[in-house]
Amino acid sequence: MTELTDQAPLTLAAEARAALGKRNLVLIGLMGAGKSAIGRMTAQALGIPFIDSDHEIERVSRMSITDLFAAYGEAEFRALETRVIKRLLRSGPRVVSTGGGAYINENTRKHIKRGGLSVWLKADLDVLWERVNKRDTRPLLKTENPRQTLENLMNARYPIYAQADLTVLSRDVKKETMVEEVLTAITAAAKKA
Ligand SMILES: Nc1ncnc2c1ncn2[C@@H]1O[C@H](COP(=O)(O)OP(=O)(O)OP(=O)(O)O)[C@@H](O)[C@H]1O
Ligand SMILES: O=C(O)C1=C[C@@H](O)[C@@H](O)[C@H](O)C1
Ligand SMILES: [Mg+2]
Repeated sequence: MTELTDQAPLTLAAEARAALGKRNLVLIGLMGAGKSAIGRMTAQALGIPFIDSDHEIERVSRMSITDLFAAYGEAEFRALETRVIKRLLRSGPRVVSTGGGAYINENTRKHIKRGGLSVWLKADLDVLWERVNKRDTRPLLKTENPRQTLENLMNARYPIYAQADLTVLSRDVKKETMVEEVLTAITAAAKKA
């Protein structure tokens, strides 16, 4: 059991689980925001399955995201991503962490709006850059100036991510703190509704 479920947040997790009902919790945001890491831990706290759309795409295609982009291009990748996410959202509850561009695609966004409660993990450029510059697995950042590319993506995408049902600030705090904030956002939204 994780520290999270051993201690006080148990009540919080139970409350968030009740508020979620059969809906899927869909994490959106830029590369490095923590969708996969925080998504997995949130699912564990809620006691529901976790799935990461990037991993699911790699599983069904038997290719890495990098190879998919190289072989078929971004448009084909997005079409596959839409199909995979639509299927993942057909039943719930689950925590679904999406790829950074998923919510930007109009079709995928429609499925997410219909099939889930979306949470935008919003981070600033320094936090994202610190996390993504350590790995070379993001095809969109294979540019001359990847930090600038990341900033351009932020500028283009943040107004769209802002359509999410909930927003949680992703920053350099313990991952457990991030999970608690996601759970709190879910329960707070349920109280407001
Ligand atoms: N709150 C946090 N504190 C420290 N490190 C974190 C935190 N959240 C995530 N990380 C780390 O940052 C890195 C990027 O996180 P993660 O892979 O979850 O991002 P992502 O949003 O899924 O990105 P992508 O869209 O590229 O899949 C990972 O190494 C993860 O462990
Ligand atoms: O931000 C994006 O557009 C992407 C993010 C990753 O999660 C992958 O889905 C892929 O590298 C594209
Ligand atoms: Mg991820």
